[in-house]
Order: sequence, then C-alpha cells, then structure tokens
Amino acid sequence: MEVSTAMLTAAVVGAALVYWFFWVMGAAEVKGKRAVNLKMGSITHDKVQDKYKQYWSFFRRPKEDIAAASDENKVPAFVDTFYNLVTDIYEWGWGQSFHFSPSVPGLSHRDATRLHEERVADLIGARPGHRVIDVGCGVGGPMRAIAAHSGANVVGITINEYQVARARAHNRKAGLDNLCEVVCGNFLEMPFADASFDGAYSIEATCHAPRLEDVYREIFRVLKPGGLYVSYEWVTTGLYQAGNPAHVETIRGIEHGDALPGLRAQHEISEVARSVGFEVVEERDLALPPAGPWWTRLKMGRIAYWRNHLLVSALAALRIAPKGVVDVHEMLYETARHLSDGGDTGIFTPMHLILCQKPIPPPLN
Ligand SMILES: C=C(CC[C@@H](C)[C@H]1CC[C@H]2C3=CC[C@H]4[C@H](C)[C@@H](O)CC[C@]4(C)[C@H]3CC[C@]12C)C(C)C
Ligand SMILES: C[S@@+](CC[C@H](N)C(=O)[O-])C[C@H]1O[C@@H](n2cnc3c(N)ncnc32)[C@H](O)[C@@H]1O
Repeated sequence: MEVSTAMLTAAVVGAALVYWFFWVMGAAEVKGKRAVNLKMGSITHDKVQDKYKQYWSFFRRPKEDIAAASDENKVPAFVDTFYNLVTDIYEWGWGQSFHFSPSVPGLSHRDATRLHEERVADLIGARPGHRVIDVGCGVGGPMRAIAAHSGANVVGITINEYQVARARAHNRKAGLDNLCEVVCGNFLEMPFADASFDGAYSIEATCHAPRLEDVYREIFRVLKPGGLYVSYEWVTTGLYQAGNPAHVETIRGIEHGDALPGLRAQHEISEVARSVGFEVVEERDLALPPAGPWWTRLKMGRIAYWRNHLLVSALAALRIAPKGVVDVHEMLYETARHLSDGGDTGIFTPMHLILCQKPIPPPLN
C-alpha cells in the first residue's frame, strides 16, 4: 500500500472513530441528548467550576448546619444550582425520568421506569378531565408517561428554569403539550390556588425539602377535598444504624451528591403526612422483595461510566464542555457508588410509597 493511501485510510478510520465516540457513544442512554450538547443549565461556561465548588462546600457541611434556621431558605437556591449542574448529565446518562424503579425481569430500564410511573397515575385515579400536580417534575419524563397513560392534565413544578425549558420542549416534541404544562417555582410556596387540583404526586423530589411538613402542607392546601396524593420518598430504612460508621458514610455520601438537606427515617413519613391533615391510605417500601433491585442499573454501568468520564474529559479539554463538567461527573460517579451501597446493605430506599387522601369535611348542619 502506498504511503498516501495508508495515511488516507488512517485519517478516515480516525474520523469514523471520533464520530462514533462523540456522537454515537455520546448519546449514552437516550438518543436526543448527546455529550457534545452538555450544557450546565443556565450557568455560563466560565462560572461552572465556581458554582460547583459553592454547591459542594454547602452540602458537605454537617447536616445540622444545613438545617440551621438561617440556612433553610438557602436550600432551594443550592438545589437549583445542583440541577443546573446535573440536568444535562442526567438526561444524557439516564434519560428523561430522574428516578429509580424496581428492575423487572424481561423488561428494559425504559419499560420498568414507565411501569413505576403509571402506578402513580393508577393509585391517584387520574383520568381525563382531572387536573393533577407533579411536585418536582424534572424534565417531565414521568409527567408525559402519566398524561399519556391516564388522559389527565398534568401541571409540573420545578425550581429550575433550565428544566422548565427542557420539559416544555420535550412535551411539544411528544405531542403532549395539550395535556402537560410546566411552571417554574418553589414547591414550598406554590403559585396555585387552594383546592385547585384533583390529584397530586411527587417522585423522588420532596427529599430536597429542608422540612417535609412544609411541602406536604402545600400539597394538602392545593388538593381538593377527597383528592389523593402519592409520593415515592427517599428514606433510611430500619436497617440503618446511626452508630455504624460505614452506614453513616453511605448516607452522608448520598446526601452530599444529591443535594439533600438530610435524609429522613422511613417511619417519619406517615407521621408528617398525618401532622398536616392527610389520612394515610397505604404505605410500603416498593424496593422490598419480590421487587427486583433498583440499584443494579447503577452497577451495570461501570464501563459506561468509564467511557463517559473519557468523553467529558475530552470535551472539557477541547473547550466544547465547561471545565467543571469533569468535577460534576466525578461527584456523580461517587454518588452512584454510595447509592448502590445503600441498596446492597438495604439501609436506604428511594421508593418508600405513601398514598394519602385529603379528608372531605363533614357537611355543616
Ligand atoms: C432522585 C434523584 C436523582 C436519582 C438518579 C436519577 C440520579 C442519582 C445518581 C445519578 C447518576 C450517577 C452516575 C452518573 C454517571 C457517572 C454518568 O456517567 C451518567 C449519569 C449517571 C448514571 C447519573 C444519572 C442520574 C442518577 C442515577 C436525587 C437527586 C434526589
Ligand atoms: C430527582 S428530580 C425528580 C424529577 C421528576 N420527579 C422525575 O422523577 O423525573 C427532583 C426534582 O425536584 C425539584 N425540586 C427540588 N426542590 C424543589 C423546590 N424547592 N421547589 C420546586 N422543585 C424542586 C428539582 O428541580 C427536580 O426537578
């Protein structure tokens, strides 16, 4: 082979490899969000690393400090920063639904996710003509599944402006913008009238509230009497021992890498629900057998993590992605380790289900 032919072949093969690495492999989980499109929400390129450092130093403090009265109002702002930093990486590496689900033999992750979401619609009896609120809606994966499955109108609320834009774009693309609406706001002070929703749900979102009672009280307020509310809560289980250093490290790791002001214990959830006026209809941990482990999806991704690390490092070096993206990606890698330790030991569950009803007041005589 002539030298020029060999060089040309090498160039073509090289170009094909780069294309495959960045554009084909770059779309790790769902086609549509590619590594080359990783932005960091509404943070400008030059501010990403600083914002990441601010986030990290806030959430790494002892949880008593985070919960201190003076800081409670700051939590939603840091949660907003967190979602600016992670939203694109989540979409790229996980999909449009930012939650876990029990693995189901024979079902893909996508189908198991959809099943976990449709369960919510069925539990609250969502149906055409109903107006349902999605508290902490992310980029709207669950909202679209629930609207499509039930025919109900769904209004999502998220603290993060970037997620609002992503969710609206996905709703339009899926042809569901007639049923799905997204609002930017704080779920601790929702911009909705009293008794304006027929049903409500939250999927792995209320764990971001410094005090669970504040968000549950708001949900109670906007629900119509008789309306049902279901939530998948992140909690420590009865197996967690506060005196066991390995347990403490796992739970602290989950809190730091997921913008959580402090995980609650499983038994606290129904106490809080009742304290704001709800009747508890059902409560159980969906992670318990016979459910398949929710954390295997995290473990199976080792090679994908390594590939993703190489990709984000290359993109940051080429200045296509902001420099801080590598730090954020490393933080998520560590978080995935703590989450799967939480699953292996059984000290943590992200799917403690609580189904509540707002009582109908007795008629006045
Ligand atoms: C409910 C919450 C988020 C839950 C999950 C959707 C996310 C928790 C940890 C995330 C991830 C960890 C590792 C990432 C990996 C290093 C990267 O290459 C690709 C994306 C990850 C898999 C990422 C995806 C989303 C999570 C599983 C919290 C915040 C309350
Ligand atoms: C892990 S994501 C889950 C998103 C969605 N439920 C899903 O399963 O795809 C948590 C969501 O809660 C939202 N959130 C956290 N704190 C909030 C607050 N104070 N007000 C409104 N939304 C909040 C985040 O912006 C994010 O959309």
